[in-house]
Amino acid sequence: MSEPVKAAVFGTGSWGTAFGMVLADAGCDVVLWGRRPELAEAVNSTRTNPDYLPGIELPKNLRATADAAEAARGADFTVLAVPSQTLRGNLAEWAPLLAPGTVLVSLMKGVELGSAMRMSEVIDDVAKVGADRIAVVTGPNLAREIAARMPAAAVVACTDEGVAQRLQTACHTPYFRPYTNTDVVGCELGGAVKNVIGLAVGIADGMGLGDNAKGSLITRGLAETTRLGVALGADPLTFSGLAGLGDLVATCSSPLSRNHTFGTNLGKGLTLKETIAVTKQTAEGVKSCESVLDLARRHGVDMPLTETVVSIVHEGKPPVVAVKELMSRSAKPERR
Ligand SMILES: NC(=O)C1=CN([C@@H]2O[C@H](COP(=O)(O)OP(=O)(O)OC[C@H]3O[C@@H](n4cnc5c(N)ncnc54)[C@H](O)[C@@H]3O)[C@@H](O)[C@H]2O)C=CC1
Ligand SMILES: O=C(CO)COP(=O)(O)O
Repeated sequence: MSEPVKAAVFGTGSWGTAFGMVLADAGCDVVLWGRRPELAEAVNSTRTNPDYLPGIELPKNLRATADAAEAARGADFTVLAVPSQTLRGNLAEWAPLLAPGTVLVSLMKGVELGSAMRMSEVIDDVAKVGADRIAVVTGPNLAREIAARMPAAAVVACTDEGVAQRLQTACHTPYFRPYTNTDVVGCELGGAVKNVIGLAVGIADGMGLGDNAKGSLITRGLAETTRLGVALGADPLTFSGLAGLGDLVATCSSPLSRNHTFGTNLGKGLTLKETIAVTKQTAEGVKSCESVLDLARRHGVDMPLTETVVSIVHEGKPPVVAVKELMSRSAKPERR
């Protein structure tokens, strides 16, 4: 019998833990790395992650450690599940520990502030492993539902289709159905920008603007995501797939989405400070709305919804004013 595939997952938050479960259920030997030794110990002794996925029993072939070298040792796949804005610093520490030939897998949905780099670009910049050893997992994958083993499809993207297929096999379970894709740019942008649109829809929901507004925001959000993607060389069809429309629909309709919930609180009238205070986990869109807008401006792409989210979240524009301004923009044909 061949040895089980080994996976290290760096980040013991909601998605790192839930995706670790997927890998374990698919037959991999999984080690989760967490920065707090007491959480790693709790994972091992209680077989649960009490901080991020309380009440969910973890598979036996998954354990946790706070020792990064121990986690990285011998891993066929090194999965990264930390906040997008800390990845560069985290990976700089882990890069010397990586197992030779390991494939780096990004679970993150964000764009780096300052550099406007996608997560796979940051990974290559820091770890210098080349695009054929960097993969992305994305799609409509709310962690809590996956951890409850509720059915979902996903995309595993890598420029090297063979690597994407290996990862697909490593994470395919009866409840998690991954499709391969070689359009890494499109898949990553779909994931990062849907968080920004999720904020916009949350704001509209919090204001009680109704389902027509939601449908309009999702559709025009996807239009501006596609515009940005095409400018960056992505395949426009990727955005009608799981990484685009699929994730956008899940995020914009679910109370489990942190970005949607963050927006809802703002739309209900909480201040930014109050909203941050009640948000316990990573809502990537809050920071990435600025880096997505930066990226769009660098490429001369018009992203009015992203601009509006930035103006509400970071510039204190009242949502009612922002809605009025959006609705009074000059009339234009739909496909522009
Ligand atoms: N939760 C979800 O449903 C999904 C999340 N994602 C993406 O996965 C990424 C991670 O999100 P979650 O696991 O949900 O976030 P989370 O907030 O649940 O967990 C974040 C993890 O990163 C750790 N962390 C925070 N700051 C750190 C630092 N400075 N250095 C090292 N570790 C640090 C935390 O301790 C925690 O273990 C995000 O980019 C998110 O967009 C993608 C799909 C689904
Ligand atoms: O990416 C997600 C679902 O696919 C999770 O969304 P949130 O980060 O908004 O919770």
